[in-house]
Amino acid sequence: MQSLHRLDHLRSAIEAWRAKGESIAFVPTMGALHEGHLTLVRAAREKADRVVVSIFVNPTQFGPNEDLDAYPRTLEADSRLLEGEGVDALWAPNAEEMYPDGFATSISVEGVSADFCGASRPGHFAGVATVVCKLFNQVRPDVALFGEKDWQQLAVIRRMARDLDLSLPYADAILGVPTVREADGLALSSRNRYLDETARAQAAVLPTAMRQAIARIEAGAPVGAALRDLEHRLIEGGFSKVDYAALADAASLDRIDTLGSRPARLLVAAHIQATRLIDNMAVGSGR
Ligand SMILES: Nc1ncnc2c1ncn2[C@@H]1O[C@H](COP(=O)(O)OP(=O)(O)OP(=O)(O)O)[C@@H](O)[C@H]1O
Ligand SMILES: CC(C)(CO)[C@@H](O)C(=O)[O-]
Ligand code: BAL
Repeated sequence: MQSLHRLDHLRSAIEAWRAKGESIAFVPTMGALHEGHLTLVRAAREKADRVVVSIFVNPTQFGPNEDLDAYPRTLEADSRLLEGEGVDALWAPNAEEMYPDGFATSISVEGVSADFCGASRPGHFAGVATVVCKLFNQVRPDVALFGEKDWQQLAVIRRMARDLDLSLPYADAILGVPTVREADGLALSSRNRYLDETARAQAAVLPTAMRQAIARIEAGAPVGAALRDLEHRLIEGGFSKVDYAALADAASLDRIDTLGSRPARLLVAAHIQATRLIDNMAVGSGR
């Protein structure tokens, strides 16, 4: 595996592959890799001749009071894991390479960015869209893979790629990979490392309560009541604050209060100790 830290080196590697007619699959990450990331990498392997994984803890997607400094940085261990998965290149730029002096551009995706994490983390999705657009331009992949765990992020990136005619050649070039979970249902996340033993055990109430709310909604219970009960269960179970617990159209991310024929998604973000966890699951015909 090539470990690349400079854009000119990345470009040379990519040009050499392209000269041989090889295709490229790309998995953007912020590192602190776990099985969720490795599942994306394995899916990428199936999609193209070469796999590039980026690790970059992107400062512009963190708010002023968020965990940018605390975010786990484990480049050596990550690098070994990627090597073991047969990744061709690790692209690990530094902040100066990504945001040189005078950097002044930001991509704002309206609509799908507005609610949910966009509302509770102002500026977050502009940071994500801008860095992902840069990464796409740097790597120029044929396909890129993202986790469904970050459902809204996936919708934002698909919207941006369509709106800006980003040059990924296939219509389904931005692939979503189903969420990988622990045995108790908790979605794998780099931020799970922040949880102490008590909070880690309590955190399993999130997927459990979500599944119960979904069962009630699918059985015809009023959506508002099911969502209120879900919030109560989280607070009783050890969560300190619920940013949102909502039913939404799976594609537009508009909130809905009844199940229709279109795929729907239950989306939740909640805080336990100092850690903010997110999750989402399909509801009704979206399953
Ligand atoms: N449990 C998971 N299952 C599938 N994909 C995942 C999972 N966790 C993360 N991913 C995906 O991996 C990619 C990189 O995510 P990132 O590096 O932010 O990891 P993370 O675990 O989501 O971290 P965080 O704790 O910041 O949410 C994203 O596309 C994300 O959706
Ligand atoms: C897509 C991403 C790598 C952009 O920094 C990040 O938001 C993530 O890891 O999900
Ligand atoms: N996986 C999403 C990245 C973030 O929370 O900033």
